[in-house]
Amino acid sequence: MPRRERNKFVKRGQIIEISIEDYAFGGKGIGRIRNEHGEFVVFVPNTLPGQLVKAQIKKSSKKYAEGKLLEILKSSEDEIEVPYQDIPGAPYIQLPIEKQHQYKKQSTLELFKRIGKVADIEEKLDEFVSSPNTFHYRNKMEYGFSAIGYDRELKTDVDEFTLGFKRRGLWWCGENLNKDSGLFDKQVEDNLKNIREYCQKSGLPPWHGPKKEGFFRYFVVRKSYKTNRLLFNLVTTSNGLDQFHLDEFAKYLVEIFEERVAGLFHTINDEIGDRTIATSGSINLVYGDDKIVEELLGLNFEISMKSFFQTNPKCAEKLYSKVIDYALENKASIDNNIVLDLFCGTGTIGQILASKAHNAQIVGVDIVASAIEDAKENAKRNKIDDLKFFAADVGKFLTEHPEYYNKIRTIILDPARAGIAPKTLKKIINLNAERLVYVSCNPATQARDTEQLMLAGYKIKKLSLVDQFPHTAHIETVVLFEK
Ligand SMILES: C[S@@+](CC[C@H](N)C(=O)[O-])C[C@H]1O[C@@H](n2cnc3c(N)ncnc32)[C@H](O)[C@@H]1O
Repeated sequence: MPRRERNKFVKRGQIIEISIEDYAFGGKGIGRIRNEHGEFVVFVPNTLPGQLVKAQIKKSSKKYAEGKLLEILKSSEDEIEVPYQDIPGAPYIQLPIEKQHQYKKQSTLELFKRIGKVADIEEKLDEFVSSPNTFHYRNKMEYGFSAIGYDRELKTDVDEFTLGFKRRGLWWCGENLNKDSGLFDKQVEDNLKNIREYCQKSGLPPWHGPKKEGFFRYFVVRKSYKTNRLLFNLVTTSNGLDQFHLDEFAKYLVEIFEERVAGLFHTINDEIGDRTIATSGSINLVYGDDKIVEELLGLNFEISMKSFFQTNPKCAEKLYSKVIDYALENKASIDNNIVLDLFCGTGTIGQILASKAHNAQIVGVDIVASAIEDAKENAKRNKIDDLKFFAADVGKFLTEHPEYYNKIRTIILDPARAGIAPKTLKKIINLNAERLVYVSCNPATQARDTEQLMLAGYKIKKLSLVDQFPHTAHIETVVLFEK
């Protein structure tokens, strides 16, 4: 066997200090090691150009290495102070939003050039859409309880009752959220420490990650921007439940949030996996209503604790408007035609499109049966007919419905982060539609699918980037492909 050449720059496990010089797609900072052997690239996720960081090498190849961020030793000159508690979910909150946009735009277009092989992608850019709310834009948060905390000064884990988020890179450590993180609801987050103290006083233990035992596990909150109401879910194990008074806890929430409390659920999760929902557990309504209502572009959507809904609803309106604009740009291909809404989730896009194009017939397909149930209910409530929904895998659905081949002019695609499976993409290509409106929450997989679509004769007519998640590395894209 040939011996692997020794890396002349870094070793796996090595801790290095490195200056970040550039920004790559997905929030990876690029640092460079220069020595007598030449220059070597190290990617460090969640870092920024201008920072000096301490990182531990996790992977290394001949061409580059990837390190895990351990500590920011020096901030970038671009960073500013913000009045929020820093959390792992908002690594770029100290970077002015315009600068965040610049990095996201450059790195996403670069991806289409490199992976999608679209050399003239800059010329296709229609719009970079900003989020209407830069701060406090999320409608859902999941806070975790932990029996192990982290002391930032001593830089070590400590026994502590915590409620907040995991310490970055330390799965067994929680960190208290003591005030507003700037992402979700200020009143909820400013009161999280009171909720933690209430739970701690019960004497019941929080979840201990390594031992996989404890009582309190998660506290989940959903918010409606239309009504400003809150839906809560307390997730615990059953071990000690007879000593905790859920009704009293509901009263305590009403004391704090008054009429904003829509309802409280209680979930029992005795499974050891790190999830809020248990496959074999139960979820019961303890107080109030089991749903909140959200409005998007004039339509109402009921949101239950389990259903998927866009996390930044105000920006989702902008995203969906873009999708509808692209779909309606050639109205002749919609009118009196069937439009496929593939990976439709709760059918939001299809319903909005149907409300604007009355003589189109929309067919939505999603693999999650409960999302399809919600889609049907929402369509009924919004009095939108001419919609059909199927709970199925898109690939299987297309095999079982040959009647759609050569009959569809417009397809809307909004797959999950993994993109479209190659076999399913082939079936979609075989439908022979004139136009595809492809929405993606992961442009890396969309750029990969772009190459296949271009080989099949599609061209990018235009694309927009939508900043659905300020202060993170995420970006959504809407691409209009035409044959
Ligand atoms: C980004 S979400 C779509 C959201 C939807 N357009 C909306 O706005 O509500 C992606 C969806 O793809 C669905 N999905 C993932 N794999 C699938 C498959 N193989 N077949 C059908 N649907 C799938 C997921 O259940 C999820 O609802």
